[in-house]
Order: sequence, then structure tokens, then C-alpha cells
Amino acid sequence: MKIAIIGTGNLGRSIAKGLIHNNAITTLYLTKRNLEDLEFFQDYSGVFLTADNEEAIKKSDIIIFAVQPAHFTDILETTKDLFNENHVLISTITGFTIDKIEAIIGSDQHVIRAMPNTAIAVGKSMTCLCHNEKGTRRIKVAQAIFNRLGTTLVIPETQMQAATVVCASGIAFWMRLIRASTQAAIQLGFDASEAQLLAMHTAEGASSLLITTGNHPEQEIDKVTTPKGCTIEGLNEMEHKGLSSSLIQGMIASFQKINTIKEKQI
Ligand SMILES: NC(=O)C1=CN([C@@H]2O[C@H](COP(=O)(O)OP(=O)(O)OC[C@H]3O[C@@H](n4cnc5c(N)ncnc54)[C@H](OP(=O)(O)O)[C@@H]3O)[C@@H](O)[C@H]2O)C=CC1
Ligand SMILES: O=C(O)[C@@H]1CCC=N1
Repeated sequence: MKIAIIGTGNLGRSIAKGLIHNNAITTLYLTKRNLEDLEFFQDYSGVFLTADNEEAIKKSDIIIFAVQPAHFTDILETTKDLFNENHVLISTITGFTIDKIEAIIGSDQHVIRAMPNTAIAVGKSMTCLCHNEKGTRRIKVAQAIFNRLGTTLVIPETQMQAATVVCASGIAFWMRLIRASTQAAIQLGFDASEAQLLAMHTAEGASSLLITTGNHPEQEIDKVTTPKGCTIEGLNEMEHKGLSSSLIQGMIASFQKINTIKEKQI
């Protein structure tokens, strides 16, 4: 696949690493204005670095846009005449609706919005996708790409903001939970690196149990909670202190914020 990433910052770099490590490219054009921090990618065959978005678009079929929302309008305005029938345009840009994209480039392009997360760098992104009417014909192509880099779910566009909070911001939320678990393990006597190892792999194990069995979390919790034991003691104390409520309220606050950003910045 001939892929271009327009705006190779934090997310774009993660996508590039995932594509390279999963052999998902024939050529990969990476663009940004200042190319210095992309030099790491120069050693990979088939990967080209350029500050010229037009060159990258002309030489690619799948165009992944990963710039900040404030830059997207200008980039679309300056490149829209280059898009042709072969192009699949994938936008990862938070809050930038299909309507707004079509208002600039028209409705005759395959447009897909993707909301991946930075775990795409290690092939473990939960990526939500939606598409315009024409994009219906290419959604399978986008799914094929992102399925090589994790798991995908096609959703209505109206759920994209919520998906951003749950999946993209979600990486940060889960990191904090793992860090807190690490801090507790240190207090319980493990050194820092051991503590992080225990926290990371326990989190991975919990997640893998649900993915593999399809069970509800409470079914797995029931298997761990010995009556009068230490697990239920710890769980109940966490809930008295508001663990679930705090996580839910944080995600609702994040969702409220994303809707404000959408109104003010785009
Ligand atoms: N970070 C995340 O986890 C996620 C981010 N997103 C969305 O992805 C988008 C990118 O986020 P993120 O990677 O964090 O942002 P970054 O700011 O890290 O990356 C954006 C990159 O775009 C480059 N850029 C700016 N203008 C241009 C231009 N005219 N042509 C080419 N490149 C340009 C910038 O580099 P330079 O200044 O050198 O040009 C910069 O490195 C955002 O819209 C965000 O909402 C979505 C899901 C997850
Ligand atoms: O924090 C943000 O606003 C963006 C959207 C998802 C990840 N980063």
C-alpha cells in the first residue's frame, strides 16, 4: 500500500511505527514542516520524509491526515485539487466533521474519519472509524489497514467524540491507573522497575482475560474475591473512596471538554 501521513507528530509517528513494523506499506511518505525529529525513520526502506504535502499526496493512494485541527483547513484548501478517484482520505483529526471536510473538498472523495490511539505504535490500537457516503466503498480498505495495527469498530459519526474520550484519551487514563498501581506496589516493598512490571502485566492479563473469554469484568472479579479475603477488602475500600465514580466523572468531563473545543477551535 502506498500511504502518506500528513503531519507526522505524536500520533503520526505512532501510526508510522505500526505500519513499518507490521510490513503494511510499499511506500510511506511522512510529512511535517520541520523534519529533524523524523530522522529515525530514514533508515527504513520505502519510507520518505518530506515537507512537501503535495509530493506525498501525488505519490500515495491512502492519505492519513494527523495534523492539529487548526492546521487542517489550510492543508485541505491547498491540496484539494490533487485528490483523485484512487485516493482514500483518512482523517484522524479530533472534532473535524465529515460535513466540514466536504465543505472544503466536495462530496466526491472517499472520506474516512479514524480515531486510533497511540498504542498503534505497537499494533494494539482500538480504532473507531466512520465514513462519508462515498467512503462506504473504501471502509474495508481502512479497516484492513487499522486491523493490522489493532482492532477496529465502525461507528456512526455522532459517536466519534465519545470514541475519542474512551479510546484516544483512554490511553492516558489507563496509564494513570497503571502508575497508581505501580506506586502502591513500591509502597508494598517492590523496587520501582519490579513494581511497574507487576502493574503492567497484571493490567495486560486482566484485559486479555476479558478479550479471550468474552466475560463481564464482574464474572472475573467473582473468581478472585475470597469471602472475607483481601481482594474484596481492597475493592470495597477503593469504591468507598470513589474509584469507579472518579473514572466515570473524569471521562464525562473529558467529553464535555471535547465538545467545547469543537465549538471554539474548528
Ligand atoms: N495524540 C493522540 O493520542 C491522538 C491525536 N489525535 C488527533 O491527531 C491529530 C494530531 O495529534 P498529535 O499527533 O498529538 O499532534 P502533534 O502536534 O504532535 O502533530 C501534528 C504535526 O503536524 C505537523 N504539521 C503542522 N502543520 C503542518 C503542515 N502544514 N504540513 C505538514 N505537517 C504539519 C507538525 O509538525 P511541524 O510543526 O514540524 O510541521 C506536528 O508534528 C490531532 O488533530 C489530534 O486531535 C487523534 C487521536 C489520538
Ligand atoms: O487530548 C486531546 O485533546 C487529543 C484528542 C485525543 C488525544 N489527544
